[in-house]
Amino acid sequence: MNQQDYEVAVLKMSLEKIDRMLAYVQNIPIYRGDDFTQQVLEERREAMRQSLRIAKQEPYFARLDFLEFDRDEKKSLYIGKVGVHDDKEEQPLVIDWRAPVASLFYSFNGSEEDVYYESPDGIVEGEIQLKRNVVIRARELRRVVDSYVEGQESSGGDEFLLYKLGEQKDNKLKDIVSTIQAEQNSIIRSDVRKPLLIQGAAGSGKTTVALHRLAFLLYEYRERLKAERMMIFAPNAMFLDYIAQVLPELGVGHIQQSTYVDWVLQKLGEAYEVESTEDRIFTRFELQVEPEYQAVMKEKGSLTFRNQLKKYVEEELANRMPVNDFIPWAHGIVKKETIQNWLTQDFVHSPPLKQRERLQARLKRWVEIEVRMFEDEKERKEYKTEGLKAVRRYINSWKKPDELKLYLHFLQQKDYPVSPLLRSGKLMFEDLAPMVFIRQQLIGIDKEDRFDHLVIDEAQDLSPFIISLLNDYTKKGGLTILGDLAQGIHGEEGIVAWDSFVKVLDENCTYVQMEKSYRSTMEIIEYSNGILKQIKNHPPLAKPVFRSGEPVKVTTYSLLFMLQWLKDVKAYETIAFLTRTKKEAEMLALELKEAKVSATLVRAGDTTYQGGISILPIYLSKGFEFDAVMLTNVSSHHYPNDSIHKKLLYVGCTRALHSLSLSYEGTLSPIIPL
Ligand SMILES: Nc1ncnc2c1ncn2[C@@H]1O[C@H](COP(=O)(O)OP(=O)(O)OP(=O)(O)O)[C@@H](O)[C@H]1O
Repeated sequence: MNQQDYEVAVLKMSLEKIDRMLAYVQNIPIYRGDDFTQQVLEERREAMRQSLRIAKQEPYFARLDFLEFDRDEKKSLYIGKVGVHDDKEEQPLVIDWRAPVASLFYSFNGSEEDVYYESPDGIVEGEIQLKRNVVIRARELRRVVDSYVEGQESSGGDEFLLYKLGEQKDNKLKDIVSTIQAEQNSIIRSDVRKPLLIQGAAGSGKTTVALHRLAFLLYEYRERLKAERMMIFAPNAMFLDYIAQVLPELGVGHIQQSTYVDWVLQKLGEAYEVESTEDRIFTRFELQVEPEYQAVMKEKGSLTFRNQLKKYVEEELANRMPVNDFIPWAHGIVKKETIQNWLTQDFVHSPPLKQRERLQARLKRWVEIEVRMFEDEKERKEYKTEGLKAVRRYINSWKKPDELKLYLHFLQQKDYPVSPLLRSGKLMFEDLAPMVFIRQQLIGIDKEDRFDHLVIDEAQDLSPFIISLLNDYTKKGGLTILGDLAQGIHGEEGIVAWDSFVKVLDENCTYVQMEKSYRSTMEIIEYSNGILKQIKNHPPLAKPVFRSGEPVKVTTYSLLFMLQWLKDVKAYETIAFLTRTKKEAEMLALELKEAKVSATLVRAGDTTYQGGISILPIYLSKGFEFDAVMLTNVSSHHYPNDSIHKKLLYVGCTRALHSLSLSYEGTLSPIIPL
């Protein structure tokens, strides 16, 4: 029997078993009662139903033949998105890709003679005899690709990866379980106790790897980590929509996905308004922020600003503490020294607003005990009423701090500009971290408010202050931070080097660089590197995998030419025109509409990404990818010779998977490589 026929037979048998198991669990009536043991069993059955439904379509994607030395026994292990275990058999039918043994599939490159993996029972040593990718679609075997067969010349393992990378993309990011690369595998599985900081070239798989890491952590540490307490922060709602499918595809649900701004708003409550994403983006990329205010924004994001604010709030709160004796009636007294003792010793671990509540409760209790000395009931009651009034007066003399007032006062003291909008509670992006920080100083952080694990994507656009704030809201070590300094287009708020984040996290954080880029063809990556090289102290250049495509084209602009280009790339699923400004995007959308081309104009603040033909300003394209990209109007007027425009162009060029063209009117920008 040849290998293809053999795998068809294995698939048939596996599907029969999976169908049988699914039919069995589906036939058990769902338990809705309140018996705890039954509820736990029902939860397990539901998880099994969900896994089997995933497995029923594409049970596995890989086979690994492993000879375990101690047992001298060869096993053919089939690896899938979810594990399937038939209780009647000793060996799992399908091994979950996150299981320790599956790690061998990703890390083995064909050159090691002996390999090992860490099982819960210790190190297991052995040798790999076969590493095979198996493509199954809708229960049918489509392809078998061997990347290693013992005794045969190694193919290098790239054939299957290249086949996957050559595919077209629709409007959603996909999982990569069948082709995770060794460097990505070690990031996904890296130590859960240490924060992880990733500098990754454009298209290196940062976002994808971070999502796979979450799925891995939930599998490996299911006793410790809860999906509901894990969070992904991405820059905007449309990007969240774009990545939303990956975790469900991996069989993982309930992980929260949000933007940093929405999280802040939820923390601060409805009293505040935040500048809209549209306004913020428009001001930054089209109106240009005044250099003096850019400096203010940068300072507001610094750790120095955070430390000054901390000191200020602590001093303010200390100044507001009550300094008088508590005297509810003649000869009834709690001395100020006693109150100070309570505050500085008994309540020392409570945040100020809690201290205030605790002091109020303790004084009330004191009154209730003291009035027992009055034997006459009427008199007792009267003293009690008087005493409680006095408690209220005393506590009210300790002015309840208001976070906005504190912030405004601090800014004034330090000579920072304070706009009328800010006075009225409308916050700019750079004011969000300080406001949540003050709130945190006042009320502390509840246990339930802390994330078990937090992924922060596009972190190069966030400030050290924001990272330190988010670190406070995450359990120790639970941060995965990823970004690319080459794509740091929010210069006024973001960072130019990762050291400030390392300082926040802890010297022990794991820092990794991902240089290999998987998204684009060699031609596109080399072209984009030509732009990146022009930036002083640029981060490492992206290294392409060996996937060749068409050359990058630079031509003069005309509508006719655009329409011809659309015809040339019409076989692709996702096509994008990236303009420099919003206005140009709007005009092009009109022109294409008149030419009867159906395209979507993408705006800041959109919540879904449609795919097909999109028109959007270049600064909104970050994080996305398209089969074919046309950068319009790359003239010297739009892209002058400075670092922010080089970064914008770099972002734009690296969005293309297979085809990249640039067009211009007038004089070509000097930063465009020819
Ligand atoms: N191991 C892999 N196998 C197949 N495809 C991969 C692999 N790694 C990454 N990719 C693909 O490369 C593309 C880029 O991935 P992703 O968007 O996660 O990269 P990124 O580093 O976040 O990119 P950017 O910073 O440029 O937005 C995606 O299409 C992803 O599916």
